[in-house]
Amino acid sequence: MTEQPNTPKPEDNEHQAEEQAARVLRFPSERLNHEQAEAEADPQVFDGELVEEDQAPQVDRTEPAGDGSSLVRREKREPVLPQWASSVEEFRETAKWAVGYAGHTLAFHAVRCPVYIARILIRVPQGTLRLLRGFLRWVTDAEGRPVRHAAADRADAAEYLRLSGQRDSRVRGRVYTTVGMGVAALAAFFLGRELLPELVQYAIVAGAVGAVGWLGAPADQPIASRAVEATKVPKLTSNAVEIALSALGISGINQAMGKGGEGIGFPKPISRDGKGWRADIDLPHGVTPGDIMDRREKLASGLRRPLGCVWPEADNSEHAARLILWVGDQDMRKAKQPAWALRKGVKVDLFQPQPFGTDQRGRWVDLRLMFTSVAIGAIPRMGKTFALRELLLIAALDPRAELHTYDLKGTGDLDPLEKVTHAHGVGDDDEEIEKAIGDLRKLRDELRRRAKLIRDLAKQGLAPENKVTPELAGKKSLGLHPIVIGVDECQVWFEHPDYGEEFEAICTDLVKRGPALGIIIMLATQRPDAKSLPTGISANVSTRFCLKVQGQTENDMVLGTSKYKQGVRATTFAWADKGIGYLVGEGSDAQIVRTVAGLDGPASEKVATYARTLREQAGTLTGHAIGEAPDVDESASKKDTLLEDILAVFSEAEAKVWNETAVARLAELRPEVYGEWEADELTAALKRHGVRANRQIWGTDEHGTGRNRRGFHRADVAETHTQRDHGRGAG
Ligand SMILES: Nc1ncnc2c1ncn2[C@@H]1O[C@H](COP(=O)(O)OP(=O)(O)OP(=O)(O)O)[C@@H](O)[C@H]1O
Repeated sequence: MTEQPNTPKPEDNEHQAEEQAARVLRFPSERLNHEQAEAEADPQVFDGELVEEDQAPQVDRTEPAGDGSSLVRREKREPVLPQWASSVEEFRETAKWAVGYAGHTLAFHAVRCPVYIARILIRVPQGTLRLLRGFLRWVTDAEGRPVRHAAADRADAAEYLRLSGQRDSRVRGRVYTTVGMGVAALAAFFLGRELLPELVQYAIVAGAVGAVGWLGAPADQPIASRAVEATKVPKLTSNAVEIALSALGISGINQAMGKGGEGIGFPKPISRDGKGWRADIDLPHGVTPGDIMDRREKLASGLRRPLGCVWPEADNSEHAARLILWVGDQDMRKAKQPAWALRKGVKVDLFQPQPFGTDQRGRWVDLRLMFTSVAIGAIPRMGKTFALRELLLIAALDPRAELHTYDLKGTGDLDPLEKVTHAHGVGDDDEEIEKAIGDLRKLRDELRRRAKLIRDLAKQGLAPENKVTPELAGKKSLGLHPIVIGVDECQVWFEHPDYGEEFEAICTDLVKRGPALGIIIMLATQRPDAKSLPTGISANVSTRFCLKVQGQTENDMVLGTSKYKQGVRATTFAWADKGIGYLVGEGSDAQIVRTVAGLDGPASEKVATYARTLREQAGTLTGHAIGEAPDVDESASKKDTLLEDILAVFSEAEAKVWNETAVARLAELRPEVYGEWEADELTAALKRHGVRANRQIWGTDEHGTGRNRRGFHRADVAETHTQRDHGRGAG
């Protein structure tokens, strides 16, 4: 019979007393159940902070749950085939290298054949002498002579007689062997002369002469010269890694390496990985990969390797102390990059991943431009413009893509794209800025048109994911082709005294909503801070490429929040690491990538020329590429004069204004600008200028009834206007 849990029992009191005297420890599972029961019975409210899903600690959902066992099997299966054998590209590269190597060696020696023959002939007498001398030493048992002499010197008669007897019988045997072999050789000679073809006979004689000549060559002067001087890369050993890590001056490592310390762990043997060595390292407790990455230069010094060969990385798939150290055979910045598949011009599909750069191992890293928005950041002269131009060239090779290119530095870096681009801006003078804002306003309208169209298409079942598909992009009538906007030195836009806020608002909208609607915006800046890359943009951009930056803030601004802490540090790049940066793609881990080397102005011109041919064939050349001037007047008429207009339509006597009244008067003043405005649009526009337009304002409506409605203070508008004018004057 089972006991009733609630029935009081005589021994309960005793039991309670025991519990008070000694703490009862529950097993973990029991404790958990107990705590759960308590929690369910007494729900509590916890103070906490709401975090975005991707900021919250990630739970590994792949672990089996609820199987009643606290043991979770953790295993990682290594790939059956090594990387080089499973990658067609790498296999092709290796095969190409092997064929090239063999061809070079063959040609090198073929050219030098006459020299080799002469060397052999000169060395034949010396070789013959060496052969005879060796043969005589063998027949006469010369190697035993020192031992026999020693026995004689010691006057050890018995030993001497034994050794002499042994020598006589050995010499006798060797003389017989020699005679036998001589007879056999003579017989073979005469037989060979009779039976073997002449060519074979010559080959045998040549071989024999060659062998004798080779024998006559001094050890330091071989017959053949070396075709390839291989510079041997030292093997990476655990000892070398330990020495290098100890030299970093990190106390945790020094303690671990000291007497009685835990040491450094190598969970896997150091092995070849691509064109280099890979060491997986368990750092001592409390030391993180970030600590090592910060001292990359010292690490390279400790390993006695060039800086461009040494690439420490955090392994986030393991624990926080796991470091992957990849040491390349060659400096990444000097290593020959495999050919870029698009260099000679190929038609591409932006919906498919395209080669963007190579990793440390020399493998191509692909990037899909569709459904993304891109931020590129770096200090000056590190290859930011090259990276942006490369992405724009890739886009140009898809004849459907409409390009909008803005080189706000004004040095003409994006000019090679002029022959294909729809809108092109160079520099930051007023005319260019007005042209650009006009273009962006049109793009904002296009964004809205597309959003509505996609909603309608989704209702008809033609856009199942509520975004542009390759089929929809291909239908000219829908006008849903990819639009790619590239802006170099985008901070010029966002810091503009008149249009800065509007540029920011439109670009933020394009970054957030553009990708799904086939509009890709790519922004590059050399000063990644909150002003030059506004947070609304930096937080929402989905592809990030960060070349060398100076500090954690810039690093995280481009690569995303907490990336520095996670060990993704573009600060570790050296000044000479041009074109090398961290790439964080959509849903993929950060990886080090070097953009296409040598894609300078003339090389870009060639790609753009091919892209133009593709567009001519497809009939998609528009705008700037065919000499159409943008509608400057129209954009200029849309110059943001909101503050001035409000001040014009309200006198100082009207201190507090309802938004509705303001919209109506503005529409009267400039119907072409404010004709369609709603009160909400005015609130947002004033907010962009820093004026609060959601105050509760008491007033009288059209029926003479007093009521509260949303509005603003005219004085706020006047103050902002004055401040802006002062700012412009100072600027
Ligand atoms: N992948 C690469 N490999 C080698 N060198 C590169 C690579 N990419 C760019 N470079 C070199 O880096 C230098 C600077 O490039 P780029 O003009 O793009 O820098 P930037 O960051 O845009 O400079 P700025 O801030 O002055 O505009 C160039 O001289 C270029 O040759």
